[in-house]
Amino acid sequence: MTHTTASTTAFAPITRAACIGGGVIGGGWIARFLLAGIDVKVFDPHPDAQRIVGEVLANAERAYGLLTSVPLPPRGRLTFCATLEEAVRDAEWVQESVPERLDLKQRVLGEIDATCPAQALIGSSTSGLLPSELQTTLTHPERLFVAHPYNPVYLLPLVEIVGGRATAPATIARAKAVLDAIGMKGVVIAREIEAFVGDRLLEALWREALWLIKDDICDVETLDDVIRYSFGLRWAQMGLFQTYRIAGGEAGMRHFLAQFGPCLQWPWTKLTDVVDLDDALVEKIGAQSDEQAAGLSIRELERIRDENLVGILQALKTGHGDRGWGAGKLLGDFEARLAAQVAPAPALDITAPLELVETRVSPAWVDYNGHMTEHRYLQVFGDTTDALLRLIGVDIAYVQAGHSYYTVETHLRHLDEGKLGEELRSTCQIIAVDDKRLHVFYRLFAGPERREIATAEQMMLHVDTKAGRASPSPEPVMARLRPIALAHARLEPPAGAGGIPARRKETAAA
Ligand SMILES: NC(=O)C1=CN([C@@H]2O[C@H](COP(=O)(O)OP(=O)(O)OC[C@H]3O[C@@H](n4cnc5c(N)ncnc54)[C@H](O)[C@@H]3O)[C@@H](O)[C@H]2O)C=CC1
Ligand SMILES: C[N+](C)(C)CC(=O)CC(=O)[O-]
Repeated sequence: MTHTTASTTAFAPITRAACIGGGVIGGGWIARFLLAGIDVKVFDPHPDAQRIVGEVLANAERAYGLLTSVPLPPRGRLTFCATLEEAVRDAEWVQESVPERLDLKQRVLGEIDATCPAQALIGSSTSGLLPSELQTTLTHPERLFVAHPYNPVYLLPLVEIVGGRATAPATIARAKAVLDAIGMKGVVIAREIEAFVGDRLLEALWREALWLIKDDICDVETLDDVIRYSFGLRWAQMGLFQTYRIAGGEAGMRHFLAQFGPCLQWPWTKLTDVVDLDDALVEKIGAQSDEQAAGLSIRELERIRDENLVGILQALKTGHGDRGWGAGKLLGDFEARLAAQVAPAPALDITAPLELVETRVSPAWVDYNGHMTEHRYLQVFGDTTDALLRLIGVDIAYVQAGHSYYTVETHLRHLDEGKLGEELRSTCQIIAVDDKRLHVFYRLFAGPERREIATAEQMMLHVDTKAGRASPSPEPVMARLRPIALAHARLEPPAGAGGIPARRKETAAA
């Protein structure tokens, strides 16, 4: 999560949400909305509700800090309310996340419907109750729908949108638009059915898993290993059908169905037999699960889960030749929209080294030594180069037109460690420039105390990319570079520079 000198403008089609219930899922929704810049009012009678929501929010902020360096909109305002009515009074979206009991949800949804604005959308987080049954206590059932998220709501983008008999099509369309705008993937389920799509799949797997434990085929850790070392990895990026298409070999899905279709008739599954969750089985699973957790608290496990999810999302963002894939493409598209909403940064102070990049040490950047691994330093300096080039007009259009700068030499010094999650800032001082060469000195600072952790001195050449050789920079680029180079010529030469000796006389401003 980056807060640069630039500021963002509001981008979500709503600005006010209410969350009724602030437990595991309500807390996740609260974080998702707040971090998208939406004000949230919360009603939850639990005496510890504020603490619990605060802890979920802290985890969410930490995760976003690792997830993206694109500036987020200013965080929404969080208000805890003493009554449901107070929370929903001016909401544009009310999200109900109270415990999974039909009578309770019907009562709470009836109260929401009676007190929220006429235009407000009402989403229920239910994992499996039919929206038509949730609508029975509402005067305006047309604005109620199921918005079934996945835990943690602030990182996993999917929301199953399910309408009931009385839900208006416009409600579904508005709900989807709001979710899309806040970086979530609203998937509309064509017809209501108990447990929708995701939980029908999960329940089938869960049912088999419980049998396998009860029958002592394996313990909970073995079962989890079977998932996370195999198809769990596949599912995150291709789901079920596309994965099996590949498993059918060159003949694809039809061959897969011919080969493995019949095994559904074999004793490969318990089908719909439901295991009796008696005390003995509950205790057996509970004890194995305690052992598996090896003393890690739920919050610690949440943080480990979040870091892993961030890593997966980031990997998927660079998938398919950097075009992004699945949930990673969704993240990339969301970041692009956020970046486009960033108000222009105030004019840069060119009398000092340019402040060009703000980011954080992501989990994927940390190596076996527990700190930022060496090539990630160069990555940040590479991003600094990109920022400098954009500043002088060498942007994508410029590159597509056949010219660019290529780095021909780098002298990198690692001075200190970058720790997981630490904020990083890089600066750029132009040492010299002529019509073909750009000689720069970058410094990388970590943490609020701005510890200098690395420097990089680089020589870049302006090139004609089609001809594949150095070529003079055109005047518009030089016109942007010259004033910066002149201003920087008045600065002290950076300590640590000189790793790249000038091969011929460079001028501060050609
Ligand atoms: N936990 C999960 O993995 C998922 C849960 N869901 C759904 O989300 C809903 C909530 O589940 P969790 O967050 O897991 O439960 P939870 O037990 O963690 O939280 C429920 C919260 O509702 C509050 N609450 C109870 N009565 C209330 C009332 N009358 N008004 C306002 N707040 C009230 C409780 O104090 C509690 O904080 C359920 O419908 C569940 O099926 C959906 C997706 C995943
Ligand atoms: C266990 N559960 C049915 C509440 C799970 C869900 O509804 C979705 C999820 O996050 O797995």
